Order: sequence, then C-alpha cells, then structure tokens
Amino acid sequence: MSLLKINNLTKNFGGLAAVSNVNLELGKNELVGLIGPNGAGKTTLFNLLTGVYEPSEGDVLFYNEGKKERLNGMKPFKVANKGLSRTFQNIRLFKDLTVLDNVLIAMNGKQPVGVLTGILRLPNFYKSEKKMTEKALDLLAIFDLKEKETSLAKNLSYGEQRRLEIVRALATEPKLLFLDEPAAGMNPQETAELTELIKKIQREFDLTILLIEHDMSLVMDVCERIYVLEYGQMIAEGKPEEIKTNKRVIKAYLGGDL
Ligand SMILES: Nc1ncnc2c1ncn2[C@@H]1O[C@H](COP(=O)(O)OP(=O)(O)OP(=O)(O)O)[C@@H](O)[C@H]1O
Repeated sequence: MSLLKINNLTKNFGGLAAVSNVNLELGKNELVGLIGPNGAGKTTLFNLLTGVYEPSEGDVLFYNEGKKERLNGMKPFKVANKGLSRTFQNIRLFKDLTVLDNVLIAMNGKQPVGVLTGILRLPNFYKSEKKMTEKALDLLAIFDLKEKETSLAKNLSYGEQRRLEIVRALATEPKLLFLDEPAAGMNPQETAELTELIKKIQREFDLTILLIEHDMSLVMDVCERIYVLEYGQMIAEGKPEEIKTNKRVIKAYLGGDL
C-alpha cells in the first residue's frame, strides 16, 4: 500500500534544476534509502517533501488513512501535523535546554488538552503533562539517553545529539520519518548501534522511513530499496544488491566500489 507518491517533481533555483522530474514511491512500513554524490539534490528533495520548499513542478501525494492529500505548498508545520517528520543534516537542537525539555517541546503540538486548560493549569493539564513526560522518558530510554534527561543538549556527545534529534522527530508520532544523514560524524561503533536502532524503531513504531546517508554500509544494511539521485535526476532504483552492481550508479560514484 502506497503512503507517499512523488510525481515528476522539479525544483529550479534560477537556472539550476536541483531536483528534476523525479518520481518516487514509499509503501507503508518500508525502509528506503536515498543516496547520491554531493550536490545530487537529496536535501532539496527532503525540503520539498516537508514543506520547506514549494516545488516548481510536480506533485507530492500523501495517502493518509485512505485519503489522498496533496502536500505541495503546505507549510512545514502543517506537513508535520499530517504525520511527516524529519531530522536535519546539521543538528538543530535547543542547545541550552535540557534533553527532556528538547523532547517535550517537540511534543507540544500533540498536547491533548485545550488552551484554556493549559493557561488555567486545570488538573487535566497536569495529568497530560505527566503523561507526556513519561512518554518522553520512554523514548529517551530506547535511545539510551534517559540518564541524560537533565543534561543540557549542548553537553551531549555528537552521537548523543544525533540520537536526540531522532527522539525529537519520533516525539511527534509520525507515520513517515525522513532522516537526513543520521550517522554523519559518528564513529563506526556509534554507526553500528544507530543501524540497529533504526531497524528497531521502524519495526516498533510501525514507521515508514526514508533515509539519506553517505555511509554505504548503513544504507546497504538497513534499506529494503534504494533510490539514487545524480545531478537532480533519479538514475536508479532497486534492492541494495541491484544498486551495488548498477553500472550507472558505480559511474556516478566516480567508478569506485560502493
Ligand atoms: N537554496 C538554494 N539556492 C540555490 N541553490 C541551491 C539551494 N539549495 C541547494 N542548491 C543547489 O542545489 C543542488 C543540490 O543541493 P542539495 O543540497 O540538495 O544536494 P545534496 O544531494 O543534499 O548534497 P550533499 O550530499 O552534499 O548534502 C546543489 O547544486 C546546490 O548547490
């Protein structure tokens, strides 16, 4: 069953087509990779899918509980409310807030009580706040960050900050998660641990994941299917073993081995 469909998507920056006539489809519960050399258009594509950019041409269609919705032109917070969440290539945390507060802020849009209940601090407000805190701590525990709940985000190691970013994205209870280079800057052991975590959250949270990653071992290990972009165009799509031996893909990566 299709969850997201991208039809002939194009984004022009002046004379440059950063994304050109791209088609892509994600089925429910799929874990799909998006790879390509530097400047291929991967992040631009994520920005088109999450409302940061409006497409120059084409459609982004989201199949939400049987209803087809067109996401083009929707503001990022609206796209997030539909159940599409993302992490960024450059870490975007509230560095001077605690780990727990970083997660609670991400959850805020999901606060189930009304504004008045919140302003007047009625009993339901405290009940819901307690529930949210418990949920945030459960998520932090999965990512081995529970003991750090009171640490300031800026005092976490690089790998921990990257994990906290994923926790924040999950806190919005997404149906579709876009991960932009989650292993960037991680050492091999941290990358191996993250690989296992990505597999685990996809299973346990009933998620569909699209993953941009330069670390080929991670991509080949976790992804069921892989799309390859080069100069804004989708040059290949297939299973990891097909992508590894695809001549056009190998050429795009300067003739090197994947
Ligand atoms: N806001 C912008 N204005 C003008 N050009 C842009 C803009 N954003 C991206 N580009 C250009 O579009 C092309 C694709 O960039 P993009 O960042 O999407 O590539 P990428 O595949 O994510 O690269 P990397 O792997 O290095 O992160 C590049 O040539 C880039 O310079």
